[in-house]
Parts: sequence; structure tokens; C-alpha cells
Amino acid sequence: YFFLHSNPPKTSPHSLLLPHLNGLVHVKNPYLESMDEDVLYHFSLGTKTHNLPVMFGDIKFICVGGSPNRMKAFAQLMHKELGLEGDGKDLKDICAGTDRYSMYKAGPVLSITHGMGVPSISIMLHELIKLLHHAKCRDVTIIRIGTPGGIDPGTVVITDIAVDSFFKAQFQQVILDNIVIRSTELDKDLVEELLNCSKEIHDFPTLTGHTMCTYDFYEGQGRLDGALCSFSNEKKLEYLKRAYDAGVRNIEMESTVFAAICRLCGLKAAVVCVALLNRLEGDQIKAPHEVLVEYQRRPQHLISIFIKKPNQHLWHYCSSLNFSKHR
Ligand SMILES: O=P(O)(O)O[C@H]1O[C@H](CO)[C@@H](O)[C@H]1O
Ligand SMILES: O=c1cc[nH]c(=O)[nH]1
Repeated sequence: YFFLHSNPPKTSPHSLLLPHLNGLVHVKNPYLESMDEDVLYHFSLGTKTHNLPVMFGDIKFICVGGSPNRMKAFAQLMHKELGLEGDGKDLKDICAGTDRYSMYKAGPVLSITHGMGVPSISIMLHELIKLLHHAKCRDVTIIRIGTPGGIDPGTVVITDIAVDSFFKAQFQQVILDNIVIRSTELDKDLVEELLNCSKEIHDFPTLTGHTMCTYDFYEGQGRLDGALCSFSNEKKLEYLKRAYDAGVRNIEMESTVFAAICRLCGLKAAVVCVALLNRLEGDQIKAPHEVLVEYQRRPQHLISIFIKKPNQHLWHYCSSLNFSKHR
């Protein structure tokens, strides 16, 4: 089924190592192939209106994050770091036809926003994975770069396990009126590779830990400053300390569904986030704007080191475009 609609398999050291179908993403929907057109509505892209293999066929790395400015800045950083031609400042939003998501491309790197929360990132991932399928992309690594609440502001956490509000490594997907439990296991080798890259950075600490994903910023994360609050400060702290004891080092709103969907579709995935505040000390994000901007560059810096590592899939790209002279 998958091979009928794809290019002849290529062999590379990576595709031998990965448990993927020769590096292709898995779309697990038998209806897709019978559709004569697939409109990726929230991207304002489609299989009849756009030549997706030409536009996206060379993608090897995808970074996703909540906000348009962050994801544009990351694409510009990669444009510069990869020595691509032209001024990265004028990178165009590929999804300009919609204001749901923004998408920027810098060579083999795609940078996309996902908005806030599980439903928003889930819609984005469905359309992104179909896009990768239609574009016949291979050996793609996807990384969420986020800005959650944590313990030590400015510390970068590479997620080893994404857990739900009950500290379980699972995501509950409601399908029709059934609840399906999906694993949120992430790629352990990728965690190690990223941790190794972090050793080259001496300006800020990086560690591994569990990331807790909630359905809400306020009550779901034990905040006392929402419009509704029905628990005491003691209860909040008791919950956050239990989370800490269970291994949780940061709290955000997308990691479990991100891990679950990427895993099911054969994408090598990681979550790398910088903590904006210490949740044991407060709820409001009060750090000055410049500090927050500098913090959110930290995961980007780490990921740029990772992408530029000579053993990354980039060598495919470099050799096909004779691009290695830029590195
Ligand atoms: O980590 P980023 O993408 O900034 O997103 C985090 O910030 C938002 C809440 O402010 C949530 O979406 C949470 O996951
Ligand atoms: O505390 C925080 C900060 C950012 N994003 C979250 O989801 N939680």
C-alpha cells in the first residue's frame, strides 16, 4: 500500500537504522489514496493547487512551536547557519493564505507554528504529516521547541517522557465516542543526541526530564491567578511537588499528543523547551520581554547545533545540491 505510491526505496545508513518504511511517514488512513484531491485547509495548501513534492520534497527537519515570531526567527537562524543564499530576513510565510498557522522554509528545515494546546497542534500535525506523505519526504526528524513553566527559569529541558496530568506516559484520544489510549514514548536516541549537542553550549544548563502536558494553562496547571480557582495554595504546591517527585521538570500543553501522533506516523520526534518561570514560586510570567526573547532562543541554538552535525540527514541534502561548501 505505501510502496505503491512512493518512489523506489533508497538506502542510506539512517533508513537502515530507523524503524520506518524506508524513512517515509506512515499515514494510516485507507481513505486518503482514493481522494482525487487533498485540501490541507489550515495550511492553505493542497495537492491540486500546489506541487508539494517540489515545494517540500527536500525537508529533513521540522521544528514546531506555539508562536509565529519564534518560528520565523528559527527559520531565519537556520537560513544563516546553513549559509543559504540571500537575506533570510525576507523569508515568506508559506501559509500566508490563512492566519491559522505560519510556515517558513530554510533549505531542508521547515519551521511551523502550532498555536496553543492539544486540539490546535493536533490539527496542524494531521495536515503536516499528510503534507510530508504527499511530498514523499523521507527520514524526517521533528522537534517541538517550547517555552513552558518549569523549575529553573532559563534551563532547557529535553523531554525524555511526555506525561499527562496524572503523570502517565499516555495520551487519551477521543475517537467518535471512544477513548483510545496512545503511547507518548519519544525517541531515546534522539534525546541522547540532543543532550550530547547541549554539551557544546556553556551559556545555559540543559537537562532531561519528564514534560507534563495539560489541557489548560490555569486550573489544569494549578494556577491561582485564573478567572476560576477552586483549590488552595497548599493543594497547588502539593500537586506540583508530586509532579516533581514523579520526574516532571516542565509543564506545557502539547507534548503528549505531539509524541503520540509522531510515534504512530513513524516520525522521529523530540521536545526541547526552555522554562520561563519557576512554578513552585509563582504563576505569572513577569520576566522582562528581552529576557523572555533570549530564553526562547536557547532551544533554537541547541537545535541548530544538532541540525548542523555532520552525521545528520543533511548530508543527503548537501550532496544532492552540492551545498556542502556552505558548511
Ligand atoms: O511552548 P510554547 O509553544 O510556547 O507553548 C506553551 O505556551 C502556551 C501557553 O502560554 C501553551 O501552548 C504552552 O504549551
Ligand atoms: O507555565 C507555563 C508557561 C508557559 N506555558 C505553559 O503552558 N505553562
